[in-house]
Amino acid sequence: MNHATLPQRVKIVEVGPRDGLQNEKQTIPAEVKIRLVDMLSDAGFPNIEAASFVSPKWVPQMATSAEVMAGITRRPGTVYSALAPNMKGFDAALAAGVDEVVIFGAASEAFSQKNINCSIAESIERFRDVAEATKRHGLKLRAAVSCALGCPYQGEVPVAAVRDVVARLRALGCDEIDIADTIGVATPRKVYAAMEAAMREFPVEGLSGHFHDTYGQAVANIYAALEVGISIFHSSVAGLGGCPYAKGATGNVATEDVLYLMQGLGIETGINLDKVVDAGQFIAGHLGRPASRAGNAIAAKRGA
Ligand SMILES: CC(C)(COP(=O)([O-])OP(=O)([O-])OC[C@H]1O[C@@H](n2cnc3c(N)ncnc32)[C@H](O)[C@@H]1OP(=O)([O-])[O-])[C@@H](O)C(=O)NCCC(=O)NCCSC(=O)C[C@@](C)(O)CC(=O)[O-]
Repeated sequence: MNHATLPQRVKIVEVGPRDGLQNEKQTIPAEVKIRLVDMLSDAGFPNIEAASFVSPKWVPQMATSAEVMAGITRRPGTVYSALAPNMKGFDAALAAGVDEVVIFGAASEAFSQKNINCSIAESIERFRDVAEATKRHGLKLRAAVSCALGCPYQGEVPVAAVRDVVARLRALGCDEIDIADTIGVATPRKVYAAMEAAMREFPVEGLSGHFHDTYGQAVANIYAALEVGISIFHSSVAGLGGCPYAKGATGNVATEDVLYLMQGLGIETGINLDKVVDAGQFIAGHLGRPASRAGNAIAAKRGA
C-alpha cells in the first residue's frame, strides 16, 4: 500500500471566537468571549482568530471585538488575528493591537456581493490599502478565499477562479492564504484540485485549509490536503459556527476532532487537547448545545 508522506508538524489556527461565534443569534457577552479566548490561549494555540472589525449592521455579534481584544490575556507565542474588510476595519484592528490582519475575498462573484457588497475586482482594490497599511505597521497579512470549493449562490466554482484570486491576493503581499470551503460541500478530490490550483500561485507552506463540516467531510478533506502538503488548518472549538451569508452551512470542523486526527497520525501541533476539550465544554455549555464528537467522547471518558 502506498502512503503519502505527510507533514510532521502542522499549525492549527483556532477560529472559534470569530468564525464560530459570528453567526450566533443569542448575544454572547464579551466576558464569555474573553474567557473562551483565554482558555484557548492556555491550550497553546500558535494562532487564534479572536475578532472581526466589520460593520456591526452586517454582523452584530462581532460588535464587541474591541472589548474582547482589550480584555484577553495574551500568551507570548500566540498570534491574535482579526478580520478587516476595509480601512475602517483596519484602523480598529490596529487600535485593538491585533498581530495579524485578515482580508477576506471569494472565488465566487455572487458570494463576494452577498458577503462584502462588492465584486471580486472591487474587493481586491479595497484590500490594497488594507494590505499596504498592514505591512507598513509590521503586522502579518492573511487572506481568505471563500467559496473555493463551492458557492451557496452560484454552485460549482471553477478551479481557475481559485487560482486567479490567489494570484491577485499574492500580489497584495499576503503571508498566508486560506482556501475555504465556506459551506462544507467539498470532498477529497475537489480538495486536491483546488489546492493544486492554489499551489501554482502561492507557496504551499503558506496555504491553509479552512473546512466547514456541513456534510461531515471535513476530516477527510483535511487528510486530502495533508497529502498534497498543506500544513496549516483552521478549526473551531466545539465545531462552532456557520457563515451569516451562507445559509445552511454548519460550523467549522471541530478543533478537538482535528487534534485527535493529528495525534493519531503522529503529527505535532503543540496544542494540549485536554485543555481544548475544557474550552469546548465551556462554550458548548454556555450556548446550550453539544460540543464536538471527540470533545464529548474525551469528556465522557474522563467522567467514567
Ligand atoms: C464590507 C462591508 C463593510 C461593506 O458594506 P457597505 O454597506 O457596502 O459599506 P459602506 O462602506 O457603504 O458602509 C456602510 C456602513 O457600515 C459602516 N462600516 C463600514 N465598514 C465598517 C467596518 N469595518 N467596521 C464598522 N463599521 C463599518 C460605515 O461606517 C457605514 O455606517 P453608517 O454610515 O451607515 O452608519 C460590509 O459588507 C461588511 O461588514 N461585511 C462583513 C461580512 C462578514 O463579516 N462576513 C463574515 C466574515 S467572512 C467569513 O466568515 C468567511 C471566512 C473568512 O470565514 C472564510 C470562509 O469560510 O469562507
